[in-house]
Amino acid sequence: MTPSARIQTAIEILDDILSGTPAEKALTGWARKSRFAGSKDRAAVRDHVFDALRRRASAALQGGSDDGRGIMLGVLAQDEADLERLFSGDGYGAAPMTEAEVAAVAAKVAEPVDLPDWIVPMLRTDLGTAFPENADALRQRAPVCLRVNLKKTTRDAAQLVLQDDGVTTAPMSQADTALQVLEGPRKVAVGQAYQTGLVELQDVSSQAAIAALPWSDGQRVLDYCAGGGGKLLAIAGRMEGAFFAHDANPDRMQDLPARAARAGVDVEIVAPDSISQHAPFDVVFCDVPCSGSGTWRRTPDAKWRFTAEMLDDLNAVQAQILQEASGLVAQGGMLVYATCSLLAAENGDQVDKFVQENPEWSVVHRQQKTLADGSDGFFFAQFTRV
Ligand SMILES: C[S@@+](CC[C@H](N)C(=O)[O-])C[C@H]1O[C@@H](n2cnc3c(N)ncnc32)[C@H](O)[C@@H]1O
Repeated sequence: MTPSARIQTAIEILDDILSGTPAEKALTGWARKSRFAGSKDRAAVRDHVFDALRRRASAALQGGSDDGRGIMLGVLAQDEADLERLFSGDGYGAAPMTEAEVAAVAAKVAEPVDLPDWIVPMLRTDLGTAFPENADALRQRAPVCLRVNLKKTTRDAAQLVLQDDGVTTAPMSQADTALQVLEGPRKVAVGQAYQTGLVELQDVSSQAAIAALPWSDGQRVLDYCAGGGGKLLAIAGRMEGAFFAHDANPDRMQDLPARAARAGVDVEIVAPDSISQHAPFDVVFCDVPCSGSGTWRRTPDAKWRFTAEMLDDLNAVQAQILQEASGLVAQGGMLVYATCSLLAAENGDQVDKFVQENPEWSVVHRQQKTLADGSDGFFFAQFTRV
């Protein structure tokens, strides 16, 4: 595909997303029916679409319209790309710019914050002076981070295997398990290091949270909102114990057995209706459903879909999970509440409400990481029963 044809394809996919199709589905749908597109084409189109979604509002202003073409034009103008070459009209390429479009991209627009309007005041209050840096970071691409599985290898040894796989990495200071991929991100999933469970994809903020908690061999650990099991496997990399996975939607755990096998970890999957028979647990970890606002640079379409009503609904579920999960913790055990959110409503406010309503529990430690820390946003609170 020519660079211009990739742009035209990204425009059409953006229009599909703007009409309500989730981004991943729109991209997969296009890739399926476009066998002529090679892996480099697919990667380039994906990058164009995600860059445009991250900066959707400001790009629409710069491009002079809020459809796929306007947004794509705007984001390329922001990046000072060669617009005449990319909008050449050759073959399957994007049509040449109209006079109105030329005028729009030439106009100076104030760079707005690329966040839904309703959430800006809330985030400004919650993040304080860190707001501008976070808002800006959410407009940028995210680094690819790996977690080294300490059960199987060391960080140095994993780096060598990754190098043989064609993946260059650098250690990250925030967690002793973390590597940032510098070159070859698309080779990770097919490489030896990943396939043999030496590394997993995981942001450094989750790794740092798990590293900051006190783990002891022999504990029975329940991941109450296990999903794909990312947190549980990170915990298992740090201790020997018995590991249990639970999720209200068991389908969300379908990748977990294969991931656990790769990592060399035994995980017992517990059906929602039999969880109390397995209690009590020494640790109950609740990686609750949340806005995902700390990870919006990775899932930028979620940012634009998120509403105040969704936040209210999530807050109710989060409080309910914390309440239910606390009843599964053994006397003297540890309860952990975690989100990948930047919003106090999902983080500190939930924690404060829980200890107010349950005075037998107290907070041992809480930590909020934001994108200003060089990671995704992540919050956790560790509770103990007094
Ligand atoms: C943030 S995701 C978990 C991600 C996972 N821990 C990981 O690291 O890969 C939240 C999970 O909570 C689950 N969930 C939603 N409501 C729940 C509830 N009431 N009880 C337990 N799990 C719930 C969702 O199905 C989803 O898989």
